[in-house]
Parts: sequence; C-alpha cells; structure tokens
Amino acid sequence: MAQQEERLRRTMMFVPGNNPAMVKDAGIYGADSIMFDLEDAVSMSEKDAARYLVYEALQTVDYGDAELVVRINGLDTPYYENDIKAMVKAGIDVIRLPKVESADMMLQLEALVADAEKEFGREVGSTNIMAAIESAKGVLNAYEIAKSSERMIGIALSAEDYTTDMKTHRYPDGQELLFARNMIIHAARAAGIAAFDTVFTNMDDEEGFYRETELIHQLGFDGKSLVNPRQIEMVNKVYQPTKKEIENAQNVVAAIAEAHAKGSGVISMNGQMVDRPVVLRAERVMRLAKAAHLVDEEGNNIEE
Ligand SMILES: CC(=O)SCCNC(=O)CCNC(=O)[C@H](O)C(C)(C)COP(=O)(O)OP(=O)(O)OC[C@H]1O[C@@H](n2cnc3c(N)ncnc32)[C@H](O)[C@@H]1OP(=O)(O)O
Ligand SMILES: O=C([O-])CC(=O)C(=O)O
Ligand SMILES: [Mg+2]
Repeated sequence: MAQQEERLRRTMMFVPGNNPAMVKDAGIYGADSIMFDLEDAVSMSEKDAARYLVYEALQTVDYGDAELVVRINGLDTPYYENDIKAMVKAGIDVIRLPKVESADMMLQLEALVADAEKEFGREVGSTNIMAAIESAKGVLNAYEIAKSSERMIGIALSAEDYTTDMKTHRYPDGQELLFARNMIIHAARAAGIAAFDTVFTNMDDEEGFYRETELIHQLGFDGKSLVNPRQIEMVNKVYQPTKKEIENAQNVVAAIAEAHAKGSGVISMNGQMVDRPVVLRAERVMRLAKAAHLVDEEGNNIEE
C-alpha cells in the first residue's frame, strides 16, 4: 500500500498550459492543487509552447502552498517523453497521466520518471504520479492501477472521455457514472490513495454543481477536478465540517491524547468506544476545519 502523507486535496484546478495569464495567476484562487494541462486543453500546434510556458512558470512563479500537478500527454502521443523530462527537471510535485487503462501504463510512466530524476539530479522517488481513468477498461482495472506504484497519490475519474467510451453522455442525475465512481473510490481506498471526481463543465449550472459535489462528498471522494476558479469556494463549502462534527472531533482528539498519556489506546467517551478509526476520522475533520479557518493550528475554535 502506498503510504503517502495525507494532505487535503479537495480542489484540483485545471489550468490550460498554453494560457500565460491563467498560468501566471493560477495560485491566487486558493486551490489545494493546481493542475497545469498539456493535454486536451492544448491544441497540437501549441504542445511545445505550452510545455515551455509551464516549465518557465514553475521556475519563476510562487504558487504558495498549493500542490503542483501537470497533466501530461498520453502514452499514445509523440509528446509524453518530452513532457515528463521537462516537468521532472522543473521539480513538479505530481505527474497525472491521462487515459490510463492498465497498471503497466503507470509502470511505464514510473520508469521514465525515475530516468528523468537521475538525468536532472532530482532525488529518485521524489516525483509523485497519479492516473486519470477515462474508459471502461480503465474502470475495470482501477484497483490494479491504484496499487501499481509506491509513487501513486491518487486516481481520478475523467467522465467526459469515459461517457464517450461508454457510448452515452453526462446526465444531470449522474446515473451513468455510478459504477465508475464506486469502482474508483473503492480502488483508491483499498490502495490507500486519494480519489478525485471529474470536472463539471457547465459554469452556469451552480445548482447542478452543488448537487454533484454533495454526492461525491457523500461517496467519500477526497475532492474534484475543476475547470474554473469560481468552483473552488463551493467545493470547500461542501467539504467544510459542521460545528457539531468539529466539537466531537475536538473531544475525541483531547480524550485520546489523555488516554495515550496514561498508556492506553482505547477509551470511552459519553458511552461510546473511541478507538483508532474514530480518532483517524476526527483528525481528518480537524484538518478540514483548519483548512476552512474554523479552528486554529492548535485546534481551538476561531471566533466568527
Ligand atoms: C475534458 C477536459 O479535459 S477538461 C480539462 C481541460 N480544460 C481546461 O483546462 C479548461 C479550463 N477552464 C477555462 O479555460 C475557463 O474557465 C472556461 C473556458 C471554462 C471559462 O472561461 P471564462 O468564462 O472566461 O471564465 P471566467 O469568466 O470565470 O474567468 C474569470 C477569471 O478566472 C480566470 N480563469 C478561468 N478559468 C481558469 C482556470 N482554469 N485556471 C486559471 N484561471 C482561470 C480567467 O482568466 C479570469 O481571470 P481575469 O478575471 O483575471 O481575467
Ligand atoms: O479529468 C477530467 O475530469 C477531465 C477529462 O479529461 C475528462 O473528463 O475526460
Ligand atoms: Mg479526458
């Protein structure tokens, strides 16, 4: 199982790699992860220019605490090798491979990333990878893909290509994605990595975006791929814990700290057994509450 430090990944925003203004300002909106796109947002004639622009931006722009991700071109294109070299050289945090259908594809990526790390003097193993699943075959192989490499931090559903492969399209109720979403969230959880839901492309349908975000939050996804900064606030709102959840988490964290101080791992709180899974859930609630600025670094409430 890939053991990566868990960080919040509620919002992973696509930024077209050929758009200098968007690339330069991508850090100001507060996305947890910024995903520069070299693939489908970039036309064939601009592939080299986009790679160069993103490479330069990674050297010069301060993106703060955001995780930096790049979606490279697929393994069936003439571009992916140059993409991998340039992005590893620039020190990208995560390489996202699109249209992944098998674990072998991730192993191919992993080998090229390791070669590039050696070539450019980066620490071997320092570049993380993730897979976007965009076909029936990819969905059926989701678990093999998810556990293919120690470098894997997550898998994402890419529903635009997936629904095309399935000979359907996207509907408002999302029924056509139920199987894929469930496969992906199970594969990710079983492999101990993050699960990302797909983009929502109708910028004028706020209600639909809210409903979809509520659904994927309920299913257990870590977050969503986004196409527009306006979507960030809504996702953060859905992922923000309630006052009651925070209070309960604060009590659990305090109680377990006290128990540990006395050398015990299990305690009872208001007649309820508190053990490791309860503590892990409470710690996640506290991370989400901190990210939403509802509690401070010590976990104390911040007054509104
Ligand atoms: C199926 C797939 O593969 S999806 C992934 C590939 N697609 C993409 O990457 C598309 C990314 N998104 C976009 O290009 C745009 O958001 C669009 C075309 C969807 C909508 O564009 P607009 O209607 O112009 O967006 P909007 O009016 O909300 O833009 C507001 C501001 O946010 C900026 N912005 C919009 N989208 C992004 C983005 N994805 N990344 C960074 N900045 C962005 C705009 O430049 C604008 O900045 P400004 O106020 O300084 O001029
Ligand atoms: O990863 C995403 O959600 C966007 C994408 O490529 C798709 O839907 O095909
Ligand atoms: Mg796609």
